[in-house]
Amino acid sequence: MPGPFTITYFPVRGRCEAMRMLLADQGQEWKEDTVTGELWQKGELKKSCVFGQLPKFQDGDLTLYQSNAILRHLARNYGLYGKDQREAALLDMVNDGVEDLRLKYVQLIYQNYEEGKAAYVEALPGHLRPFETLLSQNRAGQAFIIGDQISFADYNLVELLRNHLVLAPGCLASCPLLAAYVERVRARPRLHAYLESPAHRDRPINGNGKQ
Ligand SMILES: N[C@@H](CCC(=O)N[C@@H](CS)C(=O)NCC(=O)O)C(=O)O
Repeated sequence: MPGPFTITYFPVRGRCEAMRMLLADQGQEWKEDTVTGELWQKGELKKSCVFGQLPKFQDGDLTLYQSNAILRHLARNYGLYGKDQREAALLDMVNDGVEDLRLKYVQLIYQNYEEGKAAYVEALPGHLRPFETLLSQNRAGQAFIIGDQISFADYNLVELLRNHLVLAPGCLASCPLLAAYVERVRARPRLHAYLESPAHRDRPINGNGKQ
């Protein structure tokens, strides 16, 4: 029996929103331990973190760092890692692709927003195309990114796509399968309830007010 779960993180969606979406959709509860900038600046918590960064995730007496490791841990616990080794390998590939795009997004948001946004949005269809292609190769785009059941990579991908829809509302115009997929996943009852809740809506996407 996993849990109880605690997410220790800054007061943003950031690198924790995909795991929150996963937990909410799987009907799990978790506690938030919100870290203010002031507390972080004191340095003690940072020193205690394995890589000097958040998020920190507690599952009972297991403490984890690294957001993708946390997603994978939850995936193994809740059967969200594909139906076999082949699907698991493909899900790892997709999730690494999501991470590559997230790093580009984070760099834009925190380092180059004003100067870089136009070029980023222009290049975006090229970065989204691989996901549209992958989706088209699985049940003609009518299911999940890989296989017949939702996976950790779906939560991660949908979360990042939703952020991009805030950044550039038209960004999925040339990716109709991805656009429908985001809506389909978002409409799952427990996930929808979470995404409509103040816990999600009132939490900013990023820590610097840019989105
Ligand atoms: N690879 C790590 C990256 C973690 C990371 O970049 N954490 C940032 C917040 S999203 C952080 O702790 N920044 C404060 C610092 O580095 O002092 C993960 O996926 O968890």
